[in-house]
Amino acid sequence: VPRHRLSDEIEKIVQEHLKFDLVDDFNSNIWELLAADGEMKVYRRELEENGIVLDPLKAVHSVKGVTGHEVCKYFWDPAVRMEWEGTLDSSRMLEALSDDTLIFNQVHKRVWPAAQRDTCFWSHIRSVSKENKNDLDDWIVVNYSTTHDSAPIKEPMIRAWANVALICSTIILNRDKYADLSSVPRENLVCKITYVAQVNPGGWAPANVLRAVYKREYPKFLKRFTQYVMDKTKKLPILL
Ligand SMILES: CCCCCc1ccc(-c2ccc(S(=O)(=O)CCO)cc2)cc1/C=C\c1ccccn1
Repeated sequence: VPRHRLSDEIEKIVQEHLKFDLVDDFNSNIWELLAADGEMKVYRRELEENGIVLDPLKAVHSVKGVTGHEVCKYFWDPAVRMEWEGTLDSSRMLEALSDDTLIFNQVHKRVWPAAQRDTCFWSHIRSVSKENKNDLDDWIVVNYSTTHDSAPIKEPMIRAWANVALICSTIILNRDKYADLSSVPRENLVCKITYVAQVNPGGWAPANVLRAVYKREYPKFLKRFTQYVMDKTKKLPILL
């Protein structure tokens, strides 16, 4: 795997996500259910630092008819970002550090009365093999804020910081019916999605405004993005 200036940081952050995100800590009462819609459940923890809302967010979802590779690929692919993202004014891919690591600069739609935010983050995609060799690999995308010469912080824009992971497992129903996995019909696929996001809005924003944005936008984003992947893949051969 080609190494680059961010390889060490990426390895550290990705391993942290793989170690902590899939722990089923929902029965402890640290998570508060923010929204539920069918298989999708969105939780938050209330966390503030110097009066700034940092509420960690964790969501789980189960989507029929797609693979984890497909979900992660569409989440990572710069070419389709504006097709499913509804909260951005713009998204620019600044640099490709390798074939699995890109750097983005994104401008978020302004949320009155807060100042407009932008983000600059590396986005890394990889497969993670499972203990049971019969299982399909998991797939993960991590979006983690970084700096870049082509994304200077320019007032009045405020730089927000994000640490986000999308982790997907693929389950094949009636697995023993198929010798060749690429012939599995889509109705026998279930993708288990875990999405975690920790955002620092980067400067003061009214706590009630931020919490209202989180409550409204995260469930909408997860519903819209997963529907987008189902629509894009329904007529395509499955990507394992
Ligand atoms: C006052 C409003 C400040 C906005 C703060 C904010 C900044 C960034 C981000 C954010 C959201 C999703 C990602 S991602 O999943 O990696 C996809 C990348 O295209 C990265 C960052 C969120 C939010 C705040 C809320 C919010 C929640 C879901 C959608 C939009 N805004």
